[in-house]
Amino acid sequence: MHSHTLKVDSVQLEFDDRKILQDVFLSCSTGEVVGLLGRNGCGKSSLLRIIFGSLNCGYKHVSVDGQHISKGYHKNRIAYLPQHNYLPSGIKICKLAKPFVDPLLWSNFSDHPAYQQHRYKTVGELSGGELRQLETLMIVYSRADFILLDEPFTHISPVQADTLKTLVKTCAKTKGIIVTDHQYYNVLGVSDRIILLDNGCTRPIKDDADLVTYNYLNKK
Ligand SMILES: Nc1ncnc2c1ncn2[C@@H]1O[C@H](COP(=O)(O)OP(=O)(O)OP(=O)(O)O)[C@@H](O)[C@H]1O
Repeated sequence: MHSHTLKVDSVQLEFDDRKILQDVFLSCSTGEVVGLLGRNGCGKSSLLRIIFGSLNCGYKHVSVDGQHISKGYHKNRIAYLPQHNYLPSGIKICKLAKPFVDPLLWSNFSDHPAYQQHRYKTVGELSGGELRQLETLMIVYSRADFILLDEPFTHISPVQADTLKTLVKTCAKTKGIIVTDHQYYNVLGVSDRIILLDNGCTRPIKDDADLVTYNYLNKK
């Protein structure tokens, strides 16, 4: 197995002269799950989209193994689960899954109960949680070396969230994963390291007390 390191720094993002991201340093290596937390509107989705390459910004430096990359999605280096549903309606799940899933991981993916149960349905025939679960599975089992997950736990029940955490941990043996979600306990439960996005800056977090200091959690 090859080990890789993704590094992101010097990100400058403004919307309408409002600075959103300005002092970002984020890294993720194969074998690691990095949790990204932050209050509503702090720029988490924007940062993931910048890393993936689907959002342009004033400046960014994104590299894999020291080599600058401008579009993370090129050559399947990075896969991204967007915050909102991305699969087109009207096409059966079994048809949609093929181009996403790494052929080497197909048997793991296709054995998953969610795929077994829903493969002959279209997006419109699935509940919000069933769709979210399948969308997440397709990204996690993709060819990419790095996986960015934007709110994978939203809409899914606690038991299925636990199953997803186990899957993410297993997948992180061969990939690097960055995950963000407002279900912060699930992010804490699956991550090896936590980074908080606060006022456009990334801050490494050691424990819950840090999350209180930066006003992400209320003091108990
Ligand atoms: N296209 C846009 N034009 C103007 N402002 C935008 C645009 N996209 C995002 N923003 C603003 O940028 C900020 C960061 O948005 P982003 O979606 O990255 O936040 P977030 O941390 O993911 O939020 P949430 O946790 O609520 O999903 C927000 O204040 C948002 O209003």
